[in-house]
Formats: sequence, structure tokens, C-alpha cells
Amino acid sequence: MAHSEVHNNRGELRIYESVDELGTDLADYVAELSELSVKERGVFAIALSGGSLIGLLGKLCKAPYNRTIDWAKWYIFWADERVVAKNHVDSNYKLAKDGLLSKVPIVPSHVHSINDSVSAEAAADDYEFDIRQMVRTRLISVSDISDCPKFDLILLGMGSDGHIASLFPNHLVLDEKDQWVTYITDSPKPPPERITFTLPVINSASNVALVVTGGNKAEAVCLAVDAVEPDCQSIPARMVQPTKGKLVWFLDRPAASKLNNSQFPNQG
Ligand SMILES: O=C(O)[C@H](O)[C@@H](O)[C@H](O)[C@H](O)COP(=O)(O)O
Repeated sequence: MAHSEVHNNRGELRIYESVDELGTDLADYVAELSELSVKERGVFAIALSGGSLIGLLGKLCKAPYNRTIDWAKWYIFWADERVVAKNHVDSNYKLAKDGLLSKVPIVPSHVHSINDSVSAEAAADDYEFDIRQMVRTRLISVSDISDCPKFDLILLGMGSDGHIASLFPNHLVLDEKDQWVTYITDSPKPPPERITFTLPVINSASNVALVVTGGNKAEAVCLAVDAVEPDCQSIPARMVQPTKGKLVWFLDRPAASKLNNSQFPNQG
């Protein structure tokens, strides 16, 4: 696989020559974590986001993954969701259903989408309640240093402004410490009403992957990874720092183009 790999205090950086190679390695990564988690816990609790991420997961629907992954053990959640009807073109659930979930044998009752018939605030409360039930039965593991859910894997994209999930730069919800799921009604990226995991939940996961492609993200990637004295509130991706879990960045060359090149001596 032609990619560079480096480990620093911002996690593991994997940089690919092409989006196709990135997609192949991302599918391998998800499949390996699924296998490990099913072996250790009997289930795999994964949280998805929206955006280009779902397209980049496309190889999971194809051979060998469509046959080798133990799909019946998957429990699906969303790290963030737009508060729109499930059949709306803006719905992250619809995006994932059309692009992934309808193409593999997921158990329908294992798909935990939001309540789309209530306000953003109520949808966030309902979703947190749902996750609390899953933690109680340990279908989602629990952090051993807080009472937070410990997802086996949270997959995130990143906007060119450095936002992750629906945690946007300098927004008050970046400081939310108590709730697991919160809501916003003023998203700078449409649609305005969204629910989102909070940073304590993201940072309690066993594994977090940040999947970022395209030159328009290069500046934000550099600020999130390289900046010496970063203003974290202005680059939420910088605040993704799993307490005990592992962070992996999947970057294509354009997205990585502003990183300090001396960090990447090895072409593997
Ligand atoms: O609901 C959303 O808007 C997404 O969850 C959001 O956080 C997305 O992941 C980023 O905006 C990156 O999106 P792109 O990869 O499409 O740029």
C-alpha cells in the first residue's frame, strides 16, 4: 500500500496517494476493528457521521468485506444527525442507508437513528436516553474513567473550518461536559438544526478515525495536527483527543499537503 504513516501526539497519520487507496485501507481498518470487538465483546458499536465519509466507506459493501464482516453483530449510531425527516435528502441516516446499510445484512433493529418527529432538543434527549439503555446492557461499553459510553469506533469527517460531527468552531457546545448528546439550531453549515455527540463522548471511544480528503481541508488539517499553540476552540478537530483510545487520521495527499513534510519520511 503506497502510503506514509507516522505516529505523533495527535494520533496516527495515514496519508494516501489516492482516495481509492484510502478507501481500501479504511475498509480494512473498520473490518479489523469489527473483528476484534466481536471477538472481545460479542458486538461492534460504531458511530457514523455524514458528508463524504459514507462514500469513502463504499468498499465495505463489496467483496470480501460484504461476506467476511459479521454484520449481524453491528450496532449503528450517528455521531451527528441533521434534524430532518429520515427520507429527507439532508438526512445522515438516509445517506448511510442508501450508501451502506441497505447493501449489507445489518439487523434493522440494530440501527439507532434519531427521532425525526420532535424538536432538536427533544431528539438529542431521546438519543441520549437510547444510548443510556445500550450502555446499561453493555451493547455499548462504558468508559472506566467516566460514565461515558465507549464506542468501539467513531468515524468522523472534518469540514474545511475544522468542524467535526456538528461541533463547529467557537460554538458553546464545545464546552458541554455533562450531556452525551446535545443539539444546535444555528449550524453554519445547513441544515441549521442538528444533534451531536459531545466531546467527552467522542474522546471516550476506543477508536476514533478522522477521514479527510481534498485540498480545501489542508489548512484545517495543518492547524488540527501541527499547530504549536493552537486556538482549539477555533479548530474543533484539534479537540479530538481520545483519553485512552486510539486516534487515526486518514488523509489523501491534498488534505495533508500543508503538514510539515519532514514528519513523513517513509513511503510504505
Ligand atoms: O452532518 C454533517 O454535516 C457531517 O457529519 C459533518 O461533520 C461532515 O462530516 C463534515 O462536514 C465533512 O463533510 P465532507 O466530508 O462532506 O466535507
